[in-house]
Amino acid sequence: MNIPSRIGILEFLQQETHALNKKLFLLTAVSGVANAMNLAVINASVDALKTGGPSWQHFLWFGLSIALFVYSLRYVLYESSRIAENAICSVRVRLADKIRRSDLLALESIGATDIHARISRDTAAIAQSARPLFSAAQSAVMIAFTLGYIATVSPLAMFLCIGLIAGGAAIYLKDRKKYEEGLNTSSEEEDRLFTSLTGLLAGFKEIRINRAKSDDVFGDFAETAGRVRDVRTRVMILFSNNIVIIEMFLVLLLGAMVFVLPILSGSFTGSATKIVAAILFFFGPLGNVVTMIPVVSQVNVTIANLQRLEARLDDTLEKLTSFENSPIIDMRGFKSIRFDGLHFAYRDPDGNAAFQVGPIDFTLRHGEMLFLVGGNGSGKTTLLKLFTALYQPQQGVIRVDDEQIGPANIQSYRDLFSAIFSDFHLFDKLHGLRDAAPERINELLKLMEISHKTTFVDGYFSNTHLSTGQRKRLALVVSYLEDKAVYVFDEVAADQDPHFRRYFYETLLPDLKRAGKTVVVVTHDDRYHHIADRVLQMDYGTLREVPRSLDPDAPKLHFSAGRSAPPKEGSE
Ligand SMILES: Nc1ncnc2c1ncn2[C@@H]1O[C@H](COP(=O)(O)OP(=O)(O)OP(=O)(O)O)[C@@H](O)[C@H]1O
Repeated sequence: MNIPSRIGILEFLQQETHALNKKLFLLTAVSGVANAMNLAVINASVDALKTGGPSWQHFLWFGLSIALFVYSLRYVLYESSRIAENAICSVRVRLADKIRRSDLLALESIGATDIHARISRDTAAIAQSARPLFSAAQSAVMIAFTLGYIATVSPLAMFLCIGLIAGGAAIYLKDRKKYEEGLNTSSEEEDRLFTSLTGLLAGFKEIRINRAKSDDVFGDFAETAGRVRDVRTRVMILFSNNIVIIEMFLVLLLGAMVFVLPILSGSFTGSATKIVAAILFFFGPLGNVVTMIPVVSQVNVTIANLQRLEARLDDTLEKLTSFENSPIIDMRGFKSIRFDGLHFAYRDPDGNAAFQVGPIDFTLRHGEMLFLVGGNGSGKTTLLKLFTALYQPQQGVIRVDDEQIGPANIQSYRDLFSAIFSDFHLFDKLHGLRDAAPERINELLKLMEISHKTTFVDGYFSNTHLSTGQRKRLALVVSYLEDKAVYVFDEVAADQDPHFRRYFYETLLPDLKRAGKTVVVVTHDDRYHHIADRVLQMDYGTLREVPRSLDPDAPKLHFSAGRSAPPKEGSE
């Protein structure tokens, strides 16, 4: 995997938006200078009090520096917020685009929690830090110019100030590696906390009815939250120590001006008030800079996390992108889909093959109705993912008629399918079906016997609080609307009542076949095998054709966990 070199927030913002321009940096500097000017004018006006009071020029300069300060600071803060939001929007949209074009297996291995954490939490943290960062930059310029002003009053005082500020900076830089290591660990622990919270919410029903489970899950969450607290507290203590030291340096600075400089320079006494005022003036801005230090370190870690996620996605996309814009070829008129020596293995984290499917040699003919049976974990869903090209085989090829499926035509191939997997997702809108007529949708809702529960109004279904079986029927409505050449149903009938189950097998599936569709159904309902043209059985990742049971009331096939039952005696 190509891990890009680490970048800071400014490089990140520039990479994402190309909007960091000279005007922004110039006005950041101008606002710092204008703020320093405010001090110089006020000090000069205080001086003038001794000789009859400030003149109209003092007043003019005061007005000018305030106007300049307000204009430039407003521009910098507005613009930095706008740039940060644009950067975040751009990175979110790009990552979402890479995710949708990515490979299912790669996404499964990255995990939804990691993706959620990066795209929501981490990007928000970056956006929140951009404006304070520019504010701190403005403060830094202001401090620099205030030091320049101090130099005009007493060069020795300026050197003393620089020495003490450099001391503070050295203390921070000395511990920088420690901060970043601490923040890295804290980010990893926060990801675990995120996973734990997801479990708490997703498993709410299970933990609500089981006290021991609830206590255990909560205990895990509390333990992880405690670890996050400990790591973050350690890092924040480091920061806090340094902030205290830096603040102490500032007070020391004031002390040095009052107690040390008059000893070193006899002519200094008269200027002491001006210099003390200047130092007090940059107390606040220096605070801005100091508090920004941990934020910058945190954001660097966050940006590195985002880069790592993007590098993983890029890794998978590398092989596919050159074909990204290949035109979609209409394959609906295919005669057969052939698997030649297809082989696929899940890998464990060390790269060793875990569960394997194949070699699979098999031909599906156009318009055929195929049932896929097999015990739990025998590989049926994995085969469907290979069949629909969601997984890439490690060996072997898929051919549509004589055309081999590869990167250039894989999307055209996938476009043949409408699939309902057992972990299907129902979108709240009919995406990709903008032209679907509401009358047709309501007709399908009737066909699936859920029109009494939900109707289609203004682009949405009126009710989505449906039972599991009803949700599957709604998924069937969407699938029908997609009107694809090949239908793949992974245990769609599993949660249906006997009446609808019968209707599904004896009416809906034969209707699809009559309409010229090719249908592949994963089923444990062996009493309906007679509906299929062929029955195929998965057994520990291997596929074989088995005789159909033509008598719906014949004794059932029995599957034990991980094994498929032998073909039933007397079956065809
Ligand atoms: N993403 C994954 N990573 C690693 N192993 C996986 C993954 N998905 C499934 N497996 C493993 O592959 C094997 C086959 O799983 P699959 O879901 O294909 O079985 P199945 O026949 O559809 O089972 P069921 O009837 O229970 O739905 C199982 O042992 C499972 O643990």
